[in-house]
Amino acid sequence: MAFGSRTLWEGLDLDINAGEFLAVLGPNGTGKTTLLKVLLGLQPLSAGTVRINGRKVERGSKDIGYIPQQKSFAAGTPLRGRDLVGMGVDGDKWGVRLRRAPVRRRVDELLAQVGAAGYADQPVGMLSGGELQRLRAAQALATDPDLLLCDEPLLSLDLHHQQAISALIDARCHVHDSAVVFVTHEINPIIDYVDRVLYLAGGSFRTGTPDEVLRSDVLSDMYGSHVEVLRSHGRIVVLGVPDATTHHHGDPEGDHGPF
Ligand SMILES: Nc1ncnc2c1ncn2[C@@H]1O[C@H](COP(=O)(O)OP(=O)(O)OP(=O)(O)O)[C@@H](O)[C@H]1O
Repeated sequence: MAFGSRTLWEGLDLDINAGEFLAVLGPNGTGKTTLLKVLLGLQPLSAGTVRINGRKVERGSKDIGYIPQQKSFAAGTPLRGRDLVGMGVDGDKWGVRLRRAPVRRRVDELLAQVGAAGYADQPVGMLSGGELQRLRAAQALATDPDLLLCDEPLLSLDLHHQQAISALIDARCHVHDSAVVFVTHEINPIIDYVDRVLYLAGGSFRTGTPDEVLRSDVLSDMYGSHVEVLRSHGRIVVLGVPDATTHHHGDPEGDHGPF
């Protein structure tokens, strides 16, 4: 994948299986969101092919659920929280069919799962970033997708809701057999769920289990300078990532690792 003379990645040959949870890590600007856009059919590859369920990717596929990077709605948007989730259950026919009992039940179930029942009737333009994010997760899960794409879905969620949404995504993957591609700067909240990591940095990439990729020698090799990966109480902290001015600097006691 390249934009002009800038190559984001090259020679990436990746099969993602049903029931597999892939975390995509790497510093800003390395192509994580671009990879999701490729899978969504929004960004053509500069070379190579991508297939989902053996078919060419197409925009708006019902096979794919998508939790986008956080976006807000204008204050006057005439949409309630439950309408947003209803769109996931019933596509774009929400205005008419949300009145049907089975759809309403499914929407209520999803709203309860993400802890959004209490604000589901408020206009979306009035909700906080975290409240909206939980509705977006419910909307994406509503479609029972074969492939669930998540672009930093835990951003601006408090710890309790991070755990709740991560567990729902894990269940979608490991109970309902969806493939999950989860872009994040923070692997710790999902470390127990991740089967494989794709780490993009410095124009190259590595794939493997978290233990295979998140190692001092592997990351030092990718960044071309010494990087230290520490494990503390089941958490992973990466220290010494170069040019990490836009990332959290590692603190073994803290919540963040500069991925
Ligand atoms: N349509 C485009 N045309 C040209 N350059 C683009 C285009 N889309 C993305 N880029 C560039 O490609 C690079 C990768 O962008 P992308 O959004 O995929 O990064 P990312 O890894 O998701 O970063 P972040 O962690 O900051 O979200 C960036 O430098 C971006 O400016």
